[in-house]
Amino acid sequence: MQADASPSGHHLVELKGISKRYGDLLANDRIDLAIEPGEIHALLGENGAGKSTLVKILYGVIEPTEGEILWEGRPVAIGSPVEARALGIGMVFQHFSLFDELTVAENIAVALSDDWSLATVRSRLGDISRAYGLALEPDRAVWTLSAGERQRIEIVRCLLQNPRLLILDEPTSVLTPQEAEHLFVTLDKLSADGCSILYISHKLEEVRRLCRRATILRAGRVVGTIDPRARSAREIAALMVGNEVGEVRSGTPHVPQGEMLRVADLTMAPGGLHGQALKHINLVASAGEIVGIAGVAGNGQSELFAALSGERLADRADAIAIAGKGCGTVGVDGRRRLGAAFVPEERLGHAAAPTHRLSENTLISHAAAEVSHSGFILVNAAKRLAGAIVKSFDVRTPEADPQARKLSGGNLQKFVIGREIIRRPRLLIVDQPTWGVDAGAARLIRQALVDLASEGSAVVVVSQDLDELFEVADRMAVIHQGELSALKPINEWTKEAVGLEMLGVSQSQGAAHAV
Ligand SMILES: Nc1ncnc2c1ncn2[C@@H]1O[C@H](COP(=O)(O)OP(=O)(O)OP(=O)(O)O)[C@@H](O)[C@H]1O
Repeated sequence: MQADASPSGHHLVELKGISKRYGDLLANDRIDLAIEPGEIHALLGENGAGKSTLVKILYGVIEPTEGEILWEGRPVAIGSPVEARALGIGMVFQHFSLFDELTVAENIAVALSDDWSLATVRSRLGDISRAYGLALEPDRAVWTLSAGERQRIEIVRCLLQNPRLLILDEPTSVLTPQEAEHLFVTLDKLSADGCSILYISHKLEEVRRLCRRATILRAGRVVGTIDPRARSAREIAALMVGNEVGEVRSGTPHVPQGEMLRVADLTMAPGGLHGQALKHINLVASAGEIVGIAGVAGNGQSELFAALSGERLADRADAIAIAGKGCGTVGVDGRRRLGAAFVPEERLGHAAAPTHRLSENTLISHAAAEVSHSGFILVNAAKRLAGAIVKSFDVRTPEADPQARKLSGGNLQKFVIGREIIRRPRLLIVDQPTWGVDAGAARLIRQALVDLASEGSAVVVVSQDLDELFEVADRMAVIHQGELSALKPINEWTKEAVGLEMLGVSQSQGAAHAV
């Protein structure tokens, strides 16, 4: 990665008039964008603005309908990721593609061409790790690593191919604040060495920390290229959505009423080979309050969600009670009948069936009265329900009643959350409610959670986003290695105290305190 001061006077890459059409929808509409050598350039825009479409075009995953890409002034056709990498473009996706059972070095070697021996990978990995502060042990199995370490593997894998442009899609969404800061230092160093970075993020503060130029997309078009440091986060948000993003109103103060969820000494063996066991979990959520569960990913959140929703059953009925009824040994449908609703972390495949239309996707949780009768699906009722969800939760769709896979990530998230909230469940359990959604949509979702609790439901929010929990939760606990800390009113927590619990430096471990 040479500091290449564009000797020819050309931009490193220039997109000219790039459009991508899906039926009637222009996902990218005549986009012009230039990236200079060594620049960290942000790509901003609300959900569905066209960011993923644009970077997939640049990385050769999808073909533009129109437009031209110039690489150092020369027109190029990027027909596949292999061709993108040959030019010098690397991409770190949001979802990692690593083999859990293989070591760090093996994972890198399998992704590279046959010319790379394991020995070469190990020695180059050492060089790159040292040069960019990306500490990695080549012989560690991937399943033992944190999300931050996994991301480092993906970055190192790109760097081994000497990229001139690195594309990162929301890289900090899986990182702790400390890991994120570490990543920023690495990116600054890469940029100083002449590698350009195209950085997609919904977090304006980090964009202002890293970038001097940001291109903002709205509805497929460029609405401006700005210096994010010269504008306030509020101004940038306004450019993205066309109006200002407000604060979440707290509404009526939440007054906990009857107990809706009680978890009593829940212990569960790990689900898979590398899962996390749950250890003596005690938890109570009452009607009219939001209980937050904080923690770094991989500390038992998915296992807790699976146990609460009934995807995995406890060995005692009284380990979990919903509305006073022991249901630890009852499955998801039985718990739904008790008035509970669940939103899992993984939207496509788990919370929504990708190739089914939104109306069909309402059946996943609304199978009962509203949309089916004597085993028949009431097609029009399902369509009306999908339409109501789309309207109330501002879901932007490319066409009427599209397949779920055609929605942008954030819009699908709004649909899935809306589908559950619109049922007015007595108990809602949601895992990572605003993962990947833009500031406007995050506000809408948080507001809906707060309003649901104000109307008397119990809400449990599992989230890695501490700011989110401090904004919406009435009480909060931290999960670490399958154990839950004390559940305390939110105003008795500080960020430092949460950070210590996340690291397992507990001041108030345990079962006895958790209720
Ligand atoms: N395969 C597809 N068929 C039809 N429409 C699609 C398809 N893929 C994306 N779209 C539409 O293109 C538009 C842009 O989507 P894109 O995924 O690029 O947005 P984004 O800015 O990355 O959003 P997010 O922040 O939610 O990930 C959206 O309206 C989306 O519904």
